[in-house]
Amino acid sequence: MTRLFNEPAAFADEMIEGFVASHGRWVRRVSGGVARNTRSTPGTVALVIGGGSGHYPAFGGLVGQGLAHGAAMGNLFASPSAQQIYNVAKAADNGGGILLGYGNYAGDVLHFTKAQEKLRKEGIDCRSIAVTDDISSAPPSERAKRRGIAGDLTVFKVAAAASEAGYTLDDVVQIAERANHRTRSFGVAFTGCTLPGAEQPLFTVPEGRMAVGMGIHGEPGIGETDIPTADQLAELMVTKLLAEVPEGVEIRRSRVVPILNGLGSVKYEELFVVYRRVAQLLAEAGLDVVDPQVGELVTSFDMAGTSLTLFWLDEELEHLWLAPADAPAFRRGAITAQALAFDDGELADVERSIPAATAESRAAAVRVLAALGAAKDVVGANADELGRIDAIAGDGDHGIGMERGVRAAVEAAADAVARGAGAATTLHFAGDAWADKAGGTSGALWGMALRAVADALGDANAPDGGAVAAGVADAAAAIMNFGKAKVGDKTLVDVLVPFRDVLKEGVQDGRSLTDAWGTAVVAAQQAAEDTANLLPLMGRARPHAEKSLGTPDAGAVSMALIVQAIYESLLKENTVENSIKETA
Ligand SMILES: Nc1ncnc2c1ncn2[C@@H]1O[C@H](COP(=O)(O)OP(=O)(O)O)[C@@H](O)[C@H]1O
Ligand SMILES: O=C(COP(=O)(O)O)[C@@H](O)CO
Repeated sequence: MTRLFNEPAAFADEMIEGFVASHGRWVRRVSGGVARNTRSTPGTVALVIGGGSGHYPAFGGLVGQGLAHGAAMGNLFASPSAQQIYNVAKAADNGGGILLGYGNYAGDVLHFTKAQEKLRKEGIDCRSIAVTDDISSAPPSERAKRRGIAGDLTVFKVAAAASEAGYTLDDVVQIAERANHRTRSFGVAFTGCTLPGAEQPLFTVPEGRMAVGMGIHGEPGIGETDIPTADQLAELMVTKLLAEVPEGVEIRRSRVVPILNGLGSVKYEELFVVYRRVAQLLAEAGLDVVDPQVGELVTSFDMAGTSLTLFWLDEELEHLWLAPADAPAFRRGAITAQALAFDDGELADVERSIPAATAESRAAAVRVLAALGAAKDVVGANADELGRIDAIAGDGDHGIGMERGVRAAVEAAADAVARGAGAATTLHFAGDAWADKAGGTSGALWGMALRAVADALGDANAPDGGAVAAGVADAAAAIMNFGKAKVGDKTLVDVLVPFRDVLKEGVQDGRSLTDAWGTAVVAAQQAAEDTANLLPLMGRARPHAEKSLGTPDAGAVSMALIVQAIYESLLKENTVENSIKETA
């Protein structure tokens, strides 16, 4: 159980600060994460990796010569935001194009894709590789849906060595894809991890039992067995991995890198005992073992568990895997040390200007701020419960992520209002801050939603029911277009769509915004409850579909709570307005 922290919400930031303070030879802090503190060859490809914090040495510990050029570091178990990734990529850019590398998690995919779009718009050639090594997270027929776990290391290492060797971006992408294709992992756990400030672990495994097929966020496993001996565990993992050898690979005489990864609180000595049998089994299978790795490489906070990865080499992959590297948590061979980079410090946030707005729109911005404040209060009051629901089939961070996002949104909106912003600008500031500070899937989607509503309101008119309903419809369209979830997939879309429809109907019937919103809230609450009967088809909860039956979707519940809180805020504003009118 994690005991050493100050303010739980500040944990990730303080961790990065201490990491940089202690590893200045390799990394420097940039807004959004870290970049190499050594100069790289101009014109080479920059590999920018990233993901949630809580997985050290992934991702910051893998930045340095021969490895990544930068790492975007999100909050605990939450993907970094698109803005963070963009900032790190800009700091790491060497002029040869950028490859973004990450584990294949919903929030990562959303944010890295957004960052890629933004970099491309600036004319930077940017590509992505989502690592998919975990064989437990989807069947072989759906490899693209698998999540990335300890296999992150093989893919990043190979891509980085290729870039160091001067490969073009096309060639770096190709070799990274080949490394991903030839990497397979399988994990187990004995106890769950406990995030700073949390009372309970994200999941528990009954005494004497082991969860089989674990991810790296305490996602529940796909099965359970009695705790095996070290030898039996080695046999289980090797058998699983040898049953799924990549296409085009012959087992006998193949050269393979085994990675026995500790997930957080398994002792190195225990890992060595397990590895002893892994090595015997691989030899018995006729494999040539190359450069085995045993240790903590991609962790899950303080989870007691381990995973085995097999990386099936070919000549080029072996050469790149064995190339020298010098990063805080991964060093091999002799590297020619490069000069330290110019200390350009942290990228300062540029103060955004406030476009002109009419008095009506500025008055509406004050109401927007009040509504966001109400959302913040309701999320704060329900954060633990949202985390609890999310932990049943997801990673338990929904409450924390929403809290960080909505808090940042309120701060940014208050700043905008104080500087005379209209409704649209206020919502734009809020949406950007939400996505930036929350990260994760919900951060990307809520940021997008607020920006869509902003565009529909504009800074010129006093927004009426029609404009708000149109904004909500645009938000739903943007979320579904980007996240690809449909009604019935057990996500916040199941709440947003009925809410949108009932709101639109009410407004079209000539009812006031508040009135129509109130009726739509009833539909949203019912829809959120009904998600308990659905099986999740998107996001973190998908591999654990049955576990989530009977529990509503966390994102659906938080959305219903927020629209209800906004309704109460609208009612309050109306009361205030009426009493002002009466007094006048
Ligand atoms: N593709 C998607 N489209 C819409 N909503 C999604 C999608 N994937 C996940 N969600 C929503 O996001 C919620 C999880 O948010 P969050 O905890 O921030 O995500 P994570 O930690 O999994 O990145 C889910 O409960 C679900 O409502
Ligand atoms: O920790 C992670 C965040 O996952 P999301 O569900 O995408 O927010 C992940 O970045 C680890 O790779």
